Amino acid sequence: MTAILEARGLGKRYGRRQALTDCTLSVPSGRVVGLVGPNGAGKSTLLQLACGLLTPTSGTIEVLGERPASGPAQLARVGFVAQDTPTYAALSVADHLRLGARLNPTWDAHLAEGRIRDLGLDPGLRVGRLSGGQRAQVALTLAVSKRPDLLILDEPVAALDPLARREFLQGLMEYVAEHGTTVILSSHLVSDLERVCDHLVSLVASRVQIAGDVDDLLGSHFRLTTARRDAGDLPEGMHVLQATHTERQSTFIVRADTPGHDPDGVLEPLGLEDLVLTYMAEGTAGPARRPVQEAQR
Ligand SMILES: Nc1ncnc2c1ncn2[C@@H]1O[C@H](COP(=O)(O)OP(=O)(O)OP(=O)(O)O)[C@@H](O)[C@H]1O
Repeated sequence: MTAILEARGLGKRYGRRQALTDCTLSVPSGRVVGLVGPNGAGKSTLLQLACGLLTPTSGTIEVLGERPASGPAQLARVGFVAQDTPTYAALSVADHLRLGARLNPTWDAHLAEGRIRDLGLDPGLRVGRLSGGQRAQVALTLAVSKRPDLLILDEPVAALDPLARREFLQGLMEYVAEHGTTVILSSHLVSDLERVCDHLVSLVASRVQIAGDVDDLLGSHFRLTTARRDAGDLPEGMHVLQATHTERQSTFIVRADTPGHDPDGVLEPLGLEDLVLTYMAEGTAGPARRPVQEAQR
């Protein structure tokens, strides 16, 4: 497995606020990685460290084997769209493409012009006159047209309506399938991520709670419904993440490397959204635990 991003003990502090804590993470290349977590968890901080807009307070981060933004060659290999999809309001769409061509050695003009045409955007229109969703599309066009090896998108679909969101993610998937680019995208919308991501990183309260390939994560997390009993009575190998009880029944969310068998209960697979919410609840309820690195099991 070649890692495209490698963080070791990475931390970032803004004044007295610790935004990212002891983050050790290995993101494999060739994946579409979903970064999830509640507001203020540290997602934007991690993404900005990855593209070199921020420098760590502790630990190290390497992207494509080098320190982020260590030089023009490294910068050319990483595309980044920030959360507010920054563009220049007074410049036209065509001006943005000209700027992209002048600033990026690997600029693909054919790709850029094709995307703008497919989006039905008038190249002569000033970007300040576009809707939030259209501006997001222009920002994405700039990022992909530099043909990066790694594309980092901070909440790219936040400003889009559901249909535009679906089209945006579909377009992104087509681009990834064609060019093999690794993508890391953050979002609060787990259902969107479930459709497009094959690797997941969950940050809660500035710490990595869980990281791994989606298939591995889904293959090792289950919901067990049984007659009422204590968590300690469950079969060996089941690590309880969450337990709820009624008078007669208990429901456990468990992590188990193999599904195992419980003669007195019903074991069902867990959806990605339930899995993410379970870890979020666990992470915000108490002290953070050791992160689960499924991919490195
Ligand atoms: N420039 C800054 N100065 C001081 N504190 C900051 C700064 N940027 C972020 N923070 C704080 O760091 C923490 C992590 O913020 P960050 O923006 O990385 O979270 P996030 O997971 O991206 O949140 P959201 O989902 O709301 O965008 C928060 O507590 C935030 O208040």
